[in-house]
Amino acid sequence: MPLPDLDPARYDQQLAAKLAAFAADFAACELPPPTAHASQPLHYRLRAEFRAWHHDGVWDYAMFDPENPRQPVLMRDFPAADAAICALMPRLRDATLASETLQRRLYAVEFLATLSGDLLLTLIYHRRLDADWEAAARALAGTLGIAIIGRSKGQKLVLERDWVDESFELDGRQLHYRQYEGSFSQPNGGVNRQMLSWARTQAAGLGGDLLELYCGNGNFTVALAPLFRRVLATEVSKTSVKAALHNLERNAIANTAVVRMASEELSAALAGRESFQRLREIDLASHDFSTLFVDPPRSGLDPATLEIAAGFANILYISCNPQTLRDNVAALQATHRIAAAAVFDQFPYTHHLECGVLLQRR
Ligand SMILES: C[S@@+](CC[C@H](N)C(=O)[O-])C[C@H]1O[C@@H](n2cnc3c(N)ncnc32)[C@H](O)[C@@H]1O
Repeated sequence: MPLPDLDPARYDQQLAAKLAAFAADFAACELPPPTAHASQPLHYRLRAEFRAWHHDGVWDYAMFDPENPRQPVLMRDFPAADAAICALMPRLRDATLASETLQRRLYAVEFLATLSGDLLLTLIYHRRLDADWEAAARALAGTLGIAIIGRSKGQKLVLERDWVDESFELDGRQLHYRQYEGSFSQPNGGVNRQMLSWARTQAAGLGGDLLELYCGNGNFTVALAPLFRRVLATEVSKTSVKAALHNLERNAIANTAVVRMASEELSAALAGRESFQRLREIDLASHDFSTLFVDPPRSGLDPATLEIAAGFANILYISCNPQTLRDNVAALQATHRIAAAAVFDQFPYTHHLECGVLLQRR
């Protein structure tokens, strides 16, 4: 992703341009007017990753522009990041510069924050981490009041925990999510809340049973489950499944099962082409799946998943890639029309756009 050229004065203009491009992309798809969901113009990213660029006896935070990947862009702050990350950046730099142990061969720094104020720092090194490093890092964690993980090749030292806890209000409920370091979580917390709320509005009144693919840590599952009789959610990443199971319990969701499966596998099981041990406790035939919720990676839906999607009355589709969304919508055009659409500005000042559609059987 290109480095964002942050300029709050042109925030509205860049969003309007993306909306226009989105409408043009979907011109052939009978698109209802999309609702637009803006980001905060600054401090919108809950995740930030930097290279530690060593020069002249110090190091600075660095990023690389894909168009000029050999040239580090050095920065002392990064106003796209959550305010707590911005406040921590100089304190962390000063503290590591004051400690030879913490500074030596530091390669990269990753921050993971939450809207509710939790913060996790991962320090990545090009050297083996020893007892001296651990002692220095523990002291640093105490001084900064945050959780720290140390990584180097084949090594992961978790000083206290490798997760953050998120919590926010949504439509009158307080939702709680554990997010693990290294696994997917939505980067723009404010926009994520808007996506959850939009998805709930679309799903209200659909009833029946929900099948969710690509459920990640249960971000949408927890928000949507109370609107359905039963939910089956699947996800391929082991850590995300662990997080999803924790999050269902934490939010007292009792009508949902999570199974670790690739979407291709679940599609084969639903089509009756294959059976899987991992589904042994799920009676697929007893479900009345009328709604499919998908939030796939950039590549969109694979052919097997598209095939089973055609059999659902409602398909609620969140996408981080309008091009693959458009291709998938075109493939479903004979059976489904777009009943609602939305764009979510997860990635301000870049050409990336998150979007959502509700497809309903014609
Ligand atoms: C865009 S993320 C969405 C996660 C979740 N819905 C959220 O809001 O946080 C896509 C998720 O799909 C998972 N994934 C990628 N390929 C998959 C596949 N073939 N089958 C199932 N899940 C997959 C990833 O591990 C990731 O958690």
